[in-house]
Amino acid sequence: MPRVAKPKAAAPAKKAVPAKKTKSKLYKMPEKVKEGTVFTDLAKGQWRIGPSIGVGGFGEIYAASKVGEKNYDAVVKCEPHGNGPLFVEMHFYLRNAKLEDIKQFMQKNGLKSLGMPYILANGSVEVNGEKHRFIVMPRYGSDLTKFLEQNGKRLPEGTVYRLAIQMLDVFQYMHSNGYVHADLKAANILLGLGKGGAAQAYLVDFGLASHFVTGDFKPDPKKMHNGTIEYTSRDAHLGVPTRRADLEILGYNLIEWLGAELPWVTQKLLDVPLKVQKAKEAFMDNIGESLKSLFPKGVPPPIGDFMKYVSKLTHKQEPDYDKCRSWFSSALKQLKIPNSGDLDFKLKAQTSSNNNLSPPGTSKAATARKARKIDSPVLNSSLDEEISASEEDEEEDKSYRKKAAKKATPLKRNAKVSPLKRVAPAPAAESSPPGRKRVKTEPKSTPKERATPKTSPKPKGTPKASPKPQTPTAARLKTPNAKINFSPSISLRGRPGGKTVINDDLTPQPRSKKTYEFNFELDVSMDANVIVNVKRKKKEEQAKATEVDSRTPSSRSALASSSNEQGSPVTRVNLRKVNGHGDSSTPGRSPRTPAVTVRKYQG
Ligand SMILES: Nc1ncnc2c1ncn2[C@@H]1O[C@H](COP(=O)(O)OP(=O)(O)OP(=O)(O)O)[C@@H](O)[C@H]1O
Repeated sequence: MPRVAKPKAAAPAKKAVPAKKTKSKLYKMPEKVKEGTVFTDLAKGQWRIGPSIGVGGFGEIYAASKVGEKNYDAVVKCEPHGNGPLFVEMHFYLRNAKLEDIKQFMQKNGLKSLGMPYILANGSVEVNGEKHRFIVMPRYGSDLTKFLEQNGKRLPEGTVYRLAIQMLDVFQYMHSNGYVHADLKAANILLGLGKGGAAQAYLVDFGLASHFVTGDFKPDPKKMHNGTIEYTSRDAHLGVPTRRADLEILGYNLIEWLGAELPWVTQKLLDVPLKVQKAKEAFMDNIGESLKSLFPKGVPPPIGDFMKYVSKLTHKQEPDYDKCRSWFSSALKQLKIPNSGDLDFKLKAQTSSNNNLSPPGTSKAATARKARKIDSPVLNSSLDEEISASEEDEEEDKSYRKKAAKKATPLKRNAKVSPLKRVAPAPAAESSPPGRKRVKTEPKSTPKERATPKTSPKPKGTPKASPKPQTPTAARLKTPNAKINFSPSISLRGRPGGKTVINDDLTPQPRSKKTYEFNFELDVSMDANVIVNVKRKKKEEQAKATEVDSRTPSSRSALASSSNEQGSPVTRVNLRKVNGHGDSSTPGRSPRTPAVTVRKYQG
């Protein structure tokens, strides 16, 4: 899973991954820094670069020591200057993670330790003629993926609960500073080093940290699906950073660490963010039943309590961290596991019947049972079925839409045409082996691939979704009437593979030679090449733009040209009818709606 490379010294090593192999096509990977190189930070401190100990999706991490000192007890994270994530991370650290602040928080909350890293230094440096940004932070040990791999993808129950408490502490710290992390996962949790270090886990990688929303819930297409697809929260699927989202992400991880497989992993949906999003909506809408399916021998009580609590939080609500921690600490007491000392990663005879030795869902029968139980009507009702965009299809969909409206995403509820619904499963989804699948965010290669989805199986024995309109889901649905939403498959910062996906505007580098596909419907039959203004809209403009789809073609083109007058860049877009059974010659009837795939080529 992680692109982690091997440390030679203290931290248990994994084999160094050559930077090129994990190279994001959208971010520049850093130049290799030679061992022994000295970086000078902004405060004129000097840092000697040691061996590479990790390659992230965006940068490389080196062991480092202060010049004059022997031990490599720091790390330097280095990325090309133009990359966004390290910029974000650095600013997060500088504003919110000073050692003094962390100490103060610990004191105030009676904590002996806190898994919040801090920044030692930062600066810029030229490597092979290319400007890089770097930060220096304390060095930690192994990340949790190592233990998950050793243990057949699970961790001891008590350790899971201790980790939950520790990560809630970190969230409380971040949230108290106005930020959310948004990308908790095993690869981003490192054990401390040195004596007693293994008692504390540290949450790293603040490349997705952002202010949480305190106002209305407004989906942001530019940020949709950011995170690591397996664990991305429902709010993050909509591009809205919230505190409850951090807790939800933690919950999905806890479930996995206890040996259960998340339904969207079992169902191999990871290539299609919208399907994952819908599966999560269905899962959380009826969390009690969903968890029972994952833990057939009994839902671990703190997981049940925690997930139910998360499912009820509103988007602005401050989580009750004490309450959450108390569920996990009570469970520890019941298991007679002290919440102190080194975290134990040896899987022993199970202490609870909930944590079966054979993880639920790994046997074929269990997998089949789970698939039957968890398949959700929303999920299966289905993206695929809605790919066809004829008027008949829309009629047929009406009854489904009515049923699904209460649980549908804003995209579904409010969008007259939601291209997200038309994302076809990538072919790889069918052929991938069971188990963890990597997210694939590159644009699909051809419109054809996208237009030939497979129909999902019909739902059976699905847990019913809660119809309560005031659930967090419903709150999530109160969104502006976006009429055009770009497909998640065009995630601009996509990196394949259980990895963080960032879809932002931070990186100024040109995205040349990329092909983006936008799927949407036009309400006339057309088969011409046209000029379309494609512009990332600022808030007000975006609202205007969302109306475009419901307008007549002439008003749309008028709007397009007016926005051109405002200086929007003109981009040539190729329109290709892919489902053009529209017949404009039929008398007395307006032409059927053809489905059109737009491929935007950037030179
Ligand atoms: N302070 C640290 N001490 C030791 N190892 C570290 C430290 N920070 C990061 N690492 C190692 O490097 C790996 C990548 O780090 P990090 O996640 O910060 O990079 P990234 O480029 O942001 O990756 P991602 O693709 O997850 O966004 C981690 O999984 C971890 O193994």
